[in-house]
Amino acid sequence: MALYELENIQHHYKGTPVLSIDRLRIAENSVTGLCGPNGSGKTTLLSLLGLIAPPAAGAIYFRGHRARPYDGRIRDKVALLPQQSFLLKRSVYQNVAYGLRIRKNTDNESGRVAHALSLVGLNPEKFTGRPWYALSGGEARRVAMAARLALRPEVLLLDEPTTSVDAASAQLMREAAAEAHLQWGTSLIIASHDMQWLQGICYDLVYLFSGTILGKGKKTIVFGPWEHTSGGGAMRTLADGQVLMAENAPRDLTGAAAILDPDDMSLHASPDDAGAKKRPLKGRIVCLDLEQHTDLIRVLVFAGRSEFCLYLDAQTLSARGWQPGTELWLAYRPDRVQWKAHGLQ
Ligand SMILES: Nc1ncnc2c1ncn2[C@@H]1O[C@H](COP(=O)(O)OP(=O)(O)OP(=O)(O)O)[C@@H](O)[C@H]1O
Repeated sequence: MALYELENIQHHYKGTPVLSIDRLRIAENSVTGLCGPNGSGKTTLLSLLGLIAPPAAGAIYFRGHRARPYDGRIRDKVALLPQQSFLLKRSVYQNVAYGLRIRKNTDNESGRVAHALSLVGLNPEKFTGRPWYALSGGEARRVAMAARLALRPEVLLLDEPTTSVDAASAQLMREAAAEAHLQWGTSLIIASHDMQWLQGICYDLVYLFSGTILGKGKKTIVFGPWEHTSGGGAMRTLADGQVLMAENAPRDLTGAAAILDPDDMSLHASPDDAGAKKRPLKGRIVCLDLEQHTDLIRVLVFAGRSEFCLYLDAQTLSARGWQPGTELWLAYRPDRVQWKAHGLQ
């Protein structure tokens, strides 16, 4: 059974449409990333999933049951870390324990507060008595995270948890989220611009663009400007002058994006190895990451100063001797490119 199912969701602010989702399924015990540019609807979607706001239209199902806004039974299982860390004007201890008390979940309160603080790298002895005003921005963000972790929620919704904190705090936030998933099986839904993190930790990615879902899964999305070619295709001149070709282009290319599936791309030492159906782009490996839940290596390739993402197994990678910095050819299938027309606005 799905954790969440959304059907025909529409949402607007003061009459302006900001979200339109026909269907979205989020699996149980999974880690889902929400990505997309500023204003694409990530925070709005998280607030609907957290049952903090009702959608203007459509239905949200939580584990098969229609979820009503503010439903206490579901909200006890779900915790949302908003973009701003709103702390109570009290001590760190009071802040972290607050949610436990509201939920009348006070067994071993001090132990749970201390454990949650240590998960985000804050020494409980040093921090529990600190007042809210004696915290740096990064510490305040980690206290807000600890307050959610103390609840051991079944679902943790994180809105840009690593922005406006330094690199060390961001790493602690990432580790704490991973710990919650591994220790308690907490399902994570994370809105973030940190694509490297999302690509590494997420089982699934949802790409939002102007209020609509542009694609799902581990896709490479190429925004325009696209130009029509003869024969119904389109081309995109990349920053270094190389050209990306795509077939079956929509008639209106304004705001359109092309979506490339990792299965339709491959890497080669020579352009001649690409095969008849594929076109090659010259590129360079910029990053290799282990994808934790599949044991595959995510290969990030820069071609034409655009990012393309593929997956290889470790054996193939080491047999070819490819590593960050290796120059190679990325081959893609113009006939398999999917298109997404422009979003709501
Ligand atoms: N309270 C509000 N009143 C009016 N418009 C809003 C409100 N909150 C958000 N919006 C608008 O809704 C759209 C979606 O905003 P949202 O915050 O969900 O996007 P986002 O993808 O989370 O953006 P960011 O990456 O900048 O956090 C934007 O156009 C935004 O201006």
